[in-house]
Amino acid sequence: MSIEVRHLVKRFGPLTVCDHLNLDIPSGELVALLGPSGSGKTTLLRMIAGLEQPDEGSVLFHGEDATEVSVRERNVGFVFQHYALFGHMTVADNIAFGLRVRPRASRPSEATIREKVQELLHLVQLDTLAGRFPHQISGGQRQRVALARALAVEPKVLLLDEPFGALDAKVRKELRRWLRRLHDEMHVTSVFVTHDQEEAMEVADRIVVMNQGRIEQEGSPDEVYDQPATPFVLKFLGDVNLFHRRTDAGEAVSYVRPHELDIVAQPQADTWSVTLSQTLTVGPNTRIEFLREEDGSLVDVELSREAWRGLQRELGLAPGSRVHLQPRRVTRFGQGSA
Ligand SMILES: Nc1ncnc2c1ncn2[C@@H]1O[C@H](COP(=O)(O)OP(=O)(O)OP(=O)(O)O)[C@@H](O)[C@H]1O
Repeated sequence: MSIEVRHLVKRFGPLTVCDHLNLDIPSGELVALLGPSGSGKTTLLRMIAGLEQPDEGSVLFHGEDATEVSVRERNVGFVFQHYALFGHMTVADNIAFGLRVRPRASRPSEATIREKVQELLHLVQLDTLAGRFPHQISGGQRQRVALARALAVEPKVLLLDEPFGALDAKVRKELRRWLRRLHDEMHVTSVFVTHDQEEAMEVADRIVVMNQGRIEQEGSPDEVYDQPATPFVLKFLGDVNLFHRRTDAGEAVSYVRPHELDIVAQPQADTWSVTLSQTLTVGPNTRIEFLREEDGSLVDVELSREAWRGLQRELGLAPGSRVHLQPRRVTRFGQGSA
């Protein structure tokens, strides 16, 4: 089921939360809405779901206007960050819920429901926990149950709002890989909201970067990372150093990511002279902070821990050492954009 968003506007009082949004989501894709808090991601998701009415514009499902169609009839599945399971029901009963509450005419037989629940339990790898109650399983397992419950009614569209937001980093990582695999098996058109760029890059086929109610850019993870359309996208998708330069036309800004700078001993035409200030090693990477001689600004360089140790020995580097930085890639935008 493809989704099209056309000129969608939503205002809350004086605040325009979604500002003429246009978006095409092809059938079977997994799309991430990525942006900072308050950028309008959840509101857009809720309008796709039918939980919120737009002030202007429309949402089309498979080419048909669904703007006036009720939530129930849109046939969407939801998983939210704190989408509480029914505490008094077992895992299996939670998953079966959506099927059991169907009107008699469209309700499958109890045997079919049980079979379907078994299949879903298997799919989310919780076969052995069918009889447990929500308080007897972990947070990550609960989110998998929530997903199985959403999938039970065979939704045409799956909407996920920060589904792993409340979980710790390790479980989050496991679950996002698992969601990607699940999507590859099911191919349900899915839209998920996240403010975590790593999560979006790892899971999604396509990323929609939102800022202040507008879409800044959409594209594959590689496209938005390698060819950011705006300074906002560049900055939101990872750390970046800014270099300000005065030109005849005003101020020009260049952007270089910390891992795209080489530390060299000899100055060259395109290098900057710097003084080593301090280093910080976290896990496999070392972040080295330099002061630029030209204007005293800070420049971060990131290397693997091994590469840094090697270089440190080779060049005899310590705080106060003078070296030169050579960018492998510099990004510039039009005048005045920062
Ligand atoms: N029902 C509402 N009434 C008034 N303002 C609202 C309502 N819902 C959302 N907003 C405002 O709209 C803006 C966008 O909110 P939204 O939840 O869509 O952003 P978001 O990008 O999903 O952010 P977060 O990641 O923090 O959830 C925020 O400024 C929020 O305060």
